[in-house]
Amino acid sequence: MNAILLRQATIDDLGVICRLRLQRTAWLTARGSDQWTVTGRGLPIEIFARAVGRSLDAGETWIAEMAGEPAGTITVNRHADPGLWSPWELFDAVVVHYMIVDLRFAGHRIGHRLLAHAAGLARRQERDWVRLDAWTTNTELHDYYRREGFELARIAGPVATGPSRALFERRTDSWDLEAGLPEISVASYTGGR
Ligand SMILES: CC(=O)SCCNC(=O)CCNC(=O)[C@H](O)C(C)(C)COP(=O)(O)OP(=O)(O)OC[C@H]1O[C@@H](n2cnc3c(N)ncnc32)[C@H](O)[C@@H]1OP(=O)(O)O
Repeated sequence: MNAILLRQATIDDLGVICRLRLQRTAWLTARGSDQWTVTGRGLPIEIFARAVGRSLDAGETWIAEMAGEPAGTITVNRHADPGLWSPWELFDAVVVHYMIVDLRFAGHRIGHRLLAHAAGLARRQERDWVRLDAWTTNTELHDYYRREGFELARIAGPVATGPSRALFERRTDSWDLEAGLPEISVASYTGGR
């Protein structure tokens, strides 16, 4: 298997990340899912770009490279939309957002590596959980996270009304990070900003 290099993303990566979002939205639409579509109440690309731009400024976004090319991205921070996780659930967790793998690199388990990276960040920040919200109606995506060892905590509501309310979580100590990390070369890490 080709090595996967993880590096912190910079503002120069914003174009690539938006391209990945558009590519996967088209892929989802072709599969009959409304995930990330504007009709499904997904973020319009301009709003998405603004949100990712803020995460880039905060040092929260990462790029996975394979064969010298950007192959995927993940954002890991401590925030979630209001009404999803409780304050105490956020207090002991890192939260995964905007995980996307370029279709050209699908099937190499880059998502698996990105999630292990999130767990590594959680461990460094002494947080016991990796949490995320997934598109409520996309049960195939839920199955993906279950295969990655996550459990459905609940479908958030009624305060949360957005389209991404399926709350998944996995304990940080459930990752075998020592075994998983050698395949990841972390180019830079500046701490949990
Ligand atoms: C907290 C969040 O970020 S939620 C958003 C997660 N991202 C997405 O939904 C975008 C679309 N999906 C992707 O970009 C990627 O599939 C990732 C990042 C989820 C995983 O990437 P990889 O590790 O390369 O796995 P890969 O792409 O091979 O997908 C694994 C399987 O899950 C399925 N899958 C992944 N995401 C989805 C989805 N959103 N909807 C339906 N099926 C999905 C794939 O079709 C594939 O199924 P298969 O094994 O039958 O071919």
